Amino acid sequence: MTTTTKVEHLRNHIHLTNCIHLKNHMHNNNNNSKQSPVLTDRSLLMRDLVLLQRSRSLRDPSASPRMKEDNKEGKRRSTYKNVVSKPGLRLCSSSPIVSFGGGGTSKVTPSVEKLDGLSRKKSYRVQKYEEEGGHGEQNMATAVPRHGCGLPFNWSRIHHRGKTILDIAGRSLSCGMSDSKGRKGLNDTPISSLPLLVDSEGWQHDYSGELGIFADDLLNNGKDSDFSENSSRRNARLHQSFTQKYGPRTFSDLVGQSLVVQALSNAVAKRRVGLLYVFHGPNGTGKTSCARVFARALNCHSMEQSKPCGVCSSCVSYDNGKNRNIREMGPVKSFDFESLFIKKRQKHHLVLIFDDCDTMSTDCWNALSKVVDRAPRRVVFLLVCSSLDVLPHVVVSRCQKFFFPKLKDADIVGSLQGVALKEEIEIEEDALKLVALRSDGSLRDAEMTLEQLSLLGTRISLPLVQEMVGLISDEKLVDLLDLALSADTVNTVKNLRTIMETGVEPLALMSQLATVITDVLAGSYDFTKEECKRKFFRRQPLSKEDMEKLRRALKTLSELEKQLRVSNDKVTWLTAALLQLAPDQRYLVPPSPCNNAAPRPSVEDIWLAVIEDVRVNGLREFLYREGKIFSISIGSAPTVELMFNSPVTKLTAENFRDHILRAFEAVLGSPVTLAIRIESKKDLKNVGSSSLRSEIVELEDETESDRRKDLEASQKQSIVRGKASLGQVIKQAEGNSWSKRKAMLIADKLEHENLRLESSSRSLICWKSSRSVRRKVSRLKKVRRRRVRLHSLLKIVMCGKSLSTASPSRF
Ligand SMILES: Nc1ncnc2c1ncn2[C@@H]1O[C@H](COP(=O)(O)OP(=O)(O)OP(=O)(O)O)[C@@H](O)[C@H]1O
Ligand SMILES: [Zn+2]
Repeated sequence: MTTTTKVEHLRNHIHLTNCIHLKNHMHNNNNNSKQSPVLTDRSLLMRDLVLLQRSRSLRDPSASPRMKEDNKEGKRRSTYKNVVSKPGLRLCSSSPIVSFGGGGTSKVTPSVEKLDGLSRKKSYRVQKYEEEGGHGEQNMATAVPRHGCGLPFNWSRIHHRGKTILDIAGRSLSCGMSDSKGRKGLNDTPISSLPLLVDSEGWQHDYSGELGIFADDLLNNGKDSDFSENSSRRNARLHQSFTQKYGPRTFSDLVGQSLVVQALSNAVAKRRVGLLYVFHGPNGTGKTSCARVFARALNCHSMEQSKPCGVCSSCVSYDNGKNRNIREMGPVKSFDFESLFIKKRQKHHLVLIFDDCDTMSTDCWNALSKVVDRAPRRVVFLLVCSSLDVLPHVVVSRCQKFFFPKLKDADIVGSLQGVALKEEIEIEEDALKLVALRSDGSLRDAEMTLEQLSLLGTRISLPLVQEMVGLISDEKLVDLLDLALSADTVNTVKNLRTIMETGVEPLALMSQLATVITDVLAGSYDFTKEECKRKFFRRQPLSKEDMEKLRRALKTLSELEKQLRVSNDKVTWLTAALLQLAPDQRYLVPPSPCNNAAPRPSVEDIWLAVIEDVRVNGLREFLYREGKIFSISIGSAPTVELMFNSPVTKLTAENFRDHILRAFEAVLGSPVTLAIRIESKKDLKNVGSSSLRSEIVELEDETESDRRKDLEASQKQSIVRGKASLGQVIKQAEGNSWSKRKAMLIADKLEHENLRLESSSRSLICWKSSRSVRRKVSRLKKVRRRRVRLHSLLKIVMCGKSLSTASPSRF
């Protein structure tokens, strides 16, 4: 949809909702007189102004007021600042309300403001739900609704706290008159000025409500307005949203609230009617609808049919908006409860429905609590709210409390199927399930989504719904997975980027990917419908290895989830995780020189290379003559011990430490820790011959070594002092294919000779220890002798093999 068409669409929509309101307004305002042309012009002008504002907000959603973070139902408070110039006039009731989010942010309601003199000025106000005590009224210049109709221009891309617009839209996507909350935004009017039991003609005709009844009634009159001139407008006004059309009219229409229905219909049938009822629970679960049905049932005259019958004079008058015994109020600031006592003898029940009663003022609650004990017999208060927590205990404790739980998905799907059938919408069951799932137990939300979808055509598929609610279609998900699992790095990244550009949340995408993998693993994913352009998923059924890969992919994604939740750079994490699902051979790093498979230079080679690398001529010679490597550990942080035979030579070496260090680092290719020491007599004694003096100890990488540091460090330090030709022993073992017994004997011998493979290490450490060290070792070994023996042998043989082939000259 282009911006222009969107605006056009919007124009029509706003127009019709405003018409309803204006119509109501005029009706109310017009008990005695016809609408003045001035007012009409003004209203048209105002409508255009609103249109302008809204179209601006369409172009720039950021122009909208910030959405309120706290969406908790129980905390919802509102301040309604509609000014009504005349008692009995509640013009805002059928307002074209546009709110965003369940917590409500802004509402646009036309109101009538009292101006100096006789003239009235119609203005549109944005009412903002705010925390208690706050006055959320803004004018249009600062607060613009996000969308004036069911379809925001970028509806598939708007997200709020991880939810798509549809998650939070629900009733807010209603087109003004369909929104039950609309009528709730107007009752700031001090109702005390409204004589309740006095015959006030227009008082109850002022809202359309979810059922749209009063609006319709007014439209049917069609006498009083220049709006009726335009037939297309009138038709548009006659439009009813799904929630209006299919809102429950009888108890049996109420979905998924069987306990409540049973209790209330029994109360009616047995005439055991209480004074105070409170209906509480999440939004869109039928509380207000149920209150209306109950109210109608209480006054229904039918003797044969179940109540409410819908045909008796009371039911009909209610449907026409003329039943004065049922009154519905939004959040009121004050209420003249005393007026209830004017007429003490009532033939019928006077039912007062206080919708959103959790937003009623303290004064109002005080007044109510004063009258509850002495209210006339046939007065019934129906309080409707989301949460009981915020209601005064003194009142709540006197109420019959009915909880309306979230509706089950199956109930929602069933209900939507009925609506789709009546509306001749062809919609896939999976699509309905998704709508239900996304509605979070609110049938209103679900109906609104369905209505929105119906605007896109009469055939609705799952991908369409997925796109609309800001999810990625399964096909696209499988394509992405296919690329990732077939190690196509470039296309995985490209594809992911394209998906992210549609505004999808990385977390949502990740959980969708996980769901698809689970479906595939469970065999419930249907590949038959899709094209066979894939690599990984081409072969069906998948092989065991492929299933294993998928299992690993699921694990990787589930591990990623924690990271995604806390990270600011979610897209990068998601990309990284996808690329981990299968390594791309093109980007695999060749094995490092420290790898066991690669031949390792001897200590002498390293020392010669270092000397070669030294840039100072004299130093080169000095090192060659005086110095030697005592030990080198090669790992992620190599350490070199250089040994000199006198304090003077040691001091000279110290003076050139930087040069030597740089040479080592150049040769070993990493930062080196260099120790320079003097050769002690002990060293000379421990070392058998000068050619066997030095050795290389290959250390584990840092993380492993950290873990075992405490256990092994002391051993390594004390044990590694010389070297023995393990390679030779191994070679021999390999050459003569020993029996198991012989192998055991040799293992024993190896141990005896202190030739040993450290089983817990990747490295091969050979040593010839001093007597004291040997004693320490044998004490250690006592503990684990039997285990070590066999293990050592096997390791030695294994390692010996690799040694003998890879680098026989290493030791
Ligand atoms: N249990 C239900 N059975 C049938 N329709 C329902 C039910 N719940 C919601 N709906 C649909 O949603 C519309 C709005 O429901 P209603 O206003 O009664 O909900 P609510 O619980 O009062 O919500 P809120 O607390 O937001 O006012 C109804 O007109 C109807 O179309
Ligand atoms: Zn009836």
